[in-house]
Amino acid sequence: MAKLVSNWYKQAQSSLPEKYVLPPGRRPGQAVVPSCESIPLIDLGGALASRADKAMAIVKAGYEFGFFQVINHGVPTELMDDAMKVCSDFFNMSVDDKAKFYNEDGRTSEYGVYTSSLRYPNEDVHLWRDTLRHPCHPLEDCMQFWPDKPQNYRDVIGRYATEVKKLSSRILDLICEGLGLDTGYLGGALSENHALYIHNYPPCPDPTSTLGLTNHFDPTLITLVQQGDVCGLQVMKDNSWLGVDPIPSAFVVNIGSQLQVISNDRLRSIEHRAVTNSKRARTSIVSFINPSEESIIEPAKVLVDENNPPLYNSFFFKDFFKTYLAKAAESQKALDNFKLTRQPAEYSSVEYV
Ligand SMILES: O=C(O)CCC(=O)C(=O)O
Ligand SMILES: [Fe+2]
Repeated sequence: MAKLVSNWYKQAQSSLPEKYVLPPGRRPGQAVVPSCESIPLIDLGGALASRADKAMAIVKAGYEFGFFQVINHGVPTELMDDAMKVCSDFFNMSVDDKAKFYNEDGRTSEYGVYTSSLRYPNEDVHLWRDTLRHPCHPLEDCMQFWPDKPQNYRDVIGRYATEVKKLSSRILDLICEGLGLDTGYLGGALSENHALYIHNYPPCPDPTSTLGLTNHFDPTLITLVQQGDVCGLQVMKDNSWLGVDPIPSAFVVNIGSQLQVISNDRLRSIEHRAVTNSKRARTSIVSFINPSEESIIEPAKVLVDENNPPLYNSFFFKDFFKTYLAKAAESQKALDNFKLTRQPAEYSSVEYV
């Protein structure tokens, strides 16, 4: 029986089931936090700014924040709306339709819908969300394993994945320019893989006692999030959680840990989480752009010199990912394992989506 929250939440509207109540130290408390006014908003289309200005703005945002939003990015608004609709429709389908795609242990396949987190069967406490995930690369090979319901899912999401991948390449090219890396340095195998994680956070009876997604750093090269028009995404800034107010036609872009390493900390990944709300279901469409498994991740040589010694060892991306999954429940940042000088863990928890 598929244990998806979207299947049964309507029967639990008076109180949060005990299995979803986080221990006091991990509860979000107030679910509504101040908005983060300072998240950079970068206009990729504007003719007003030169290409070099856009590149500098992205690199500055990546350094100071690790998060920014892009508008006029070239992905048609209509396609974004269609993608949001088909993804919400997926979670509104009947229990039987979703069951065909259900994966109780999300780690057993890269395709499928799971609930809470990839570690559901081993969790003490569950999270208030369902996630549909699948690879998008190579598109022609993997599309046949995507959901065939809603009927237009493959068509819409196929076009969406193509456009988002194009946008990610554009942003990565601008990052190369801003950092002084050769054009294409972040292309090819370093950004070859693309996976979609489509999260659904149903209305929740007590958003103060549970989370949709625990605090984490993205293990990716770069992540692009379409967060629709419902609040829920929060970032940790100066020791406080701040809300990332949705701009429905924008993409939120986060620097992932791999880009932090390649840039030798000139770009940083930032801790973030998703809270629930009591009124509206929230769906977010998250594109993880990742290196191929065999890619070697290391600080780019041109960013390293006497004054800027390398901060990380070289490693295979697949080894980072293994560590990331293994460390999921521990209070340590996976990246610390690859640092040349071990530093005390700066952050309280890391958990995989
Ligand atoms: O749902 C969201 O807005 C956040 C998703 C996220 O951080 C992730 O999938 O890594
Ligand atoms: Fe994330």
